[in-house]
Amino acid sequence: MAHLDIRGLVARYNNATVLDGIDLSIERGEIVSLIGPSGSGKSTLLRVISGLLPPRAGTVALAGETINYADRRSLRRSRDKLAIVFQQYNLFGNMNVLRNVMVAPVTIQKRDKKTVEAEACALLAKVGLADKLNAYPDELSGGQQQRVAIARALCLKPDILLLDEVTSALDPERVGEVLDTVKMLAADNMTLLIVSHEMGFVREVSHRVAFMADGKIQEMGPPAQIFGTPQQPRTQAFVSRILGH
Ligand SMILES: Nc1ncnc2c1ncn2[C@@H]1O[C@H](COP(=O)(O)OP(=O)(O)OP(=O)(O)O)[C@@H](O)[C@H]1O
Repeated sequence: MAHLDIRGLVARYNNATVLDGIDLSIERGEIVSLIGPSGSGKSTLLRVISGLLPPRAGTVALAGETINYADRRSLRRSRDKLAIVFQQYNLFGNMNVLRNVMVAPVTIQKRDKKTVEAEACALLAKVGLADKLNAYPDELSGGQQQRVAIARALCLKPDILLLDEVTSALDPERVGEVLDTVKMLAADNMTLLIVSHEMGFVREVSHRVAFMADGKIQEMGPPAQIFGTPQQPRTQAFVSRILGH
């Protein structure tokens, strides 16, 4: 059974169709990246999966269970299993790093505070921030803030992590440290759905890459296919433009 199974997903903003029938199946522990031109619907797909934008048609099933986007209660249960990290880290400026990571598991998931604290400390150590537990977001670099955001998402114990251009707001010299963190998650067998403009990273970390254009997956395959021997003319044009050949 696929870990995440998307069938015929349609989404609209106002009257514009932004996702036009997406079919995508992701296995447990698989890493799938979405690439494609600006406006092709990549971020929207992550937003719909995570329940931030209701689908107009189609289904998303998580471990065989169809997510009911119309029912807030059941959506919240599903959302606990699907954490999303955005380009903008959205940390709480009035809380230190440790509190930022702990707040949702304690207040929303109602988990035991001491247990969550131990997990939060372990996660922050894992992303290289053991010495920043008491720092406030504005005392951290962009890369450090993004790593806090990733630790915060992981502390929710998601089954699947959705990463939406997590390096786009970072200075070039900070990109590597966040990508290293993501590679660590990959090594831990986390199921990941990634939107990224870092093609070197996508190529290195992904099991499969989906090329999106006009709200559709135009081509999907292993990185060697998408970047090396793309089958569709549109994929070819996109890849040769971004790789500069
Ligand atoms: N909140 C919104 N309201 C209306 N239209 C939106 C909204 N967000 C996105 N769109 C439109 O939906 C389309 C898809 O946007 P989306 O952000 O999913 O693209 P993307 O592939 O992630 O692009 P990029 O690579 O530039 O981030 C675009 O045409 C965009 O203008």
